[in-house]
Amino acid sequence: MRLLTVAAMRRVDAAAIDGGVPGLRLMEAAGAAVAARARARLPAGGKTVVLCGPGNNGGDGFVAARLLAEAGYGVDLVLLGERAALKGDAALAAEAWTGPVRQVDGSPLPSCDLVIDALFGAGLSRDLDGAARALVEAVNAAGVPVLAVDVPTGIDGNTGAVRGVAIRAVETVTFVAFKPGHLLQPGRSLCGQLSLADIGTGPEALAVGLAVGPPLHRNGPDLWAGAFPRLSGLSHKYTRGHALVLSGPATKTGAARLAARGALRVGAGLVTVASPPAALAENAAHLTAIMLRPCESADDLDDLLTDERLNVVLAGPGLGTGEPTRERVAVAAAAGRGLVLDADALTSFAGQARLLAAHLADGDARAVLTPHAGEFARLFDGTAAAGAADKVARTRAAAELTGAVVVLKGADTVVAAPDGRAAINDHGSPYLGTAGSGDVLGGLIAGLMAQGMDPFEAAATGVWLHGDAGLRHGPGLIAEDIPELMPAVLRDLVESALR
Ligand SMILES: NC(=O)C1=CN([C@@H]2O[C@H](COP(=O)(O)OP(=O)(O)OC[C@H]3O[C@@H](n4cnc5c(N)ncnc54)[C@H](O)[C@@H]3O)[C@@H](O)[C@H]2O)[C@@H](O)CC1
Ligand SMILES: Nc1ncnc2c1ncn2[C@@H]1O[C@H](COP(=O)(O)OP(=O)(O)O)[C@@H](O)[C@H]1O
Ligand SMILES: [K+]
Repeated sequence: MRLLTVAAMRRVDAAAIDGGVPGLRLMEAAGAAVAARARARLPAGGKTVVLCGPGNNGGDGFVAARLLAEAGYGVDLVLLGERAALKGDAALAAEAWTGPVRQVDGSPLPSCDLVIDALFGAGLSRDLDGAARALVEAVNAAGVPVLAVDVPTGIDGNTGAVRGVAIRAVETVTFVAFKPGHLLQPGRSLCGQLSLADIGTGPEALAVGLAVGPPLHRNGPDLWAGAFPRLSGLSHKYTRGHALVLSGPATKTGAARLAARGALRVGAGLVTVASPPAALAENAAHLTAIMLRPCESADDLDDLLTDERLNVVLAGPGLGTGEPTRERVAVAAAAGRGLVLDADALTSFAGQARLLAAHLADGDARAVLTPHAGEFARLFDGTAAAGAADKVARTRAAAELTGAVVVLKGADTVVAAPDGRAAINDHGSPYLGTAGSGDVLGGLIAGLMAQGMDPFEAAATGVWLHGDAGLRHGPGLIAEDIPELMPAVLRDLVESALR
């Protein structure tokens, strides 16, 4: 699903209005969508307090208030700012509201079953202070469920950042498309359930918005189902790819095995662990379907990679940091295979992102980097990627700098390609925050690349499958569970989105 930035959304609204749809009709549709979601949450004859701000977000609130009152609900309307100062469509929407308008005066919020937050939406331009801040704090303290209009007041629609203070909503109704701030943290957590409403802007106006900037998606099967590997009667293990996973030294081998298991379970035809000789016995004690080859040095890796069937290399988990790891990364990159770099392979290039980029360019490697926030900060220290304003911009800058697909992990994992394509993932669970979970993710991505997916699609798919496993298992999840959940995750995917 495509996302729209706040600026792109303004272009959609403007294009719809230019195309002959009156702005007030858009506002009426927005207010009606809010009223419909409010009715789904209110008890019969229940009471709502509608908080209206000084702009068009407030206008949506006036429309919703009128429709709910007409439908027999109790409605208290509280306005932040002067009624006489309302302009344009918001002033027209306020005229159509015939009930009383309370001013914000510091008195307690009237008691109610639901608060509708129509204070600020896309027009939020600075941190909340003064009366607005106090009102938001009072709403959060009241403990009444909040339905937010467009975006919870105080959340930046582009970045998901809290501007001073923000409403905590149980549901957020937005219009036409989700914005990045609905999916990026902490915005995602403060939005509650996300609802999307069509307000009649039409396909031509939407196309105007979608043409603004490089594509940004909500990660999901619609983004990559077309590229997902499919088997035919003629498939065999060598058509399903062969992933090579580099193991760390003795006592540090578990991470590579987790990754290897992820690659095999997601469908790679063969997976081999390349192990230092001193760790072969340890690896062999735990591996069955996964093969094992000795590999002590970068030269050994070079020799292994003379086998052209090894089409993807995964390096980093448990590998150790320093020159030996940098050398192996250089060899793997020069071999021009698919490459997934995680953990120690990234930390070994701390502050040397340009050196890593040069290695990747050397072999024209189809590479994916999978840093968590700490690894990202170390690797991109001193570059524009470290200083960029939000997580999408940071990930895009890192991808552009390295020429690799970058997966910046976390509760709101962002995947970006060097050409600017990006996806935000909100399909996951905090139970994924467990030791070794990221190693499995690297393996899933490597296994998908082994089967022929391009790095961006493989990365987005791997992140989604990993998230799906987290959602399915919930409490008690450990990293070993994630590969074992793949059969159920993949079966449901094949039977639904891939049908
Ligand atoms: N035609 C359109 O553009 C449509 C807009 N819609 C609604 O309009 C909203 C955007 O409306 P606006 O652009 O008027 O913006 P908002 O209503 O979000 O807020 C703008 C007003 O708030 C003030 N403001 C911004 N940050 C502030 C702060 N921190 N403290 C105090 N005041 C602050 C601004 O100076 C301005 O007066 C959307 O979120 C959506 O709810 C919908 O009605 C659909 C159609
Ligand atoms: N709150 C969360 N919601 C969703 N996913 C999460 C959350 N916390 C962590 N994760 C995911 O768990 C994985 C942890 O990876 P990582 O930090 O590399 O751990 P490790 O190095 O132990 O494998 C990442 O894919 C990350 O996106
Ligand atoms: K709002």
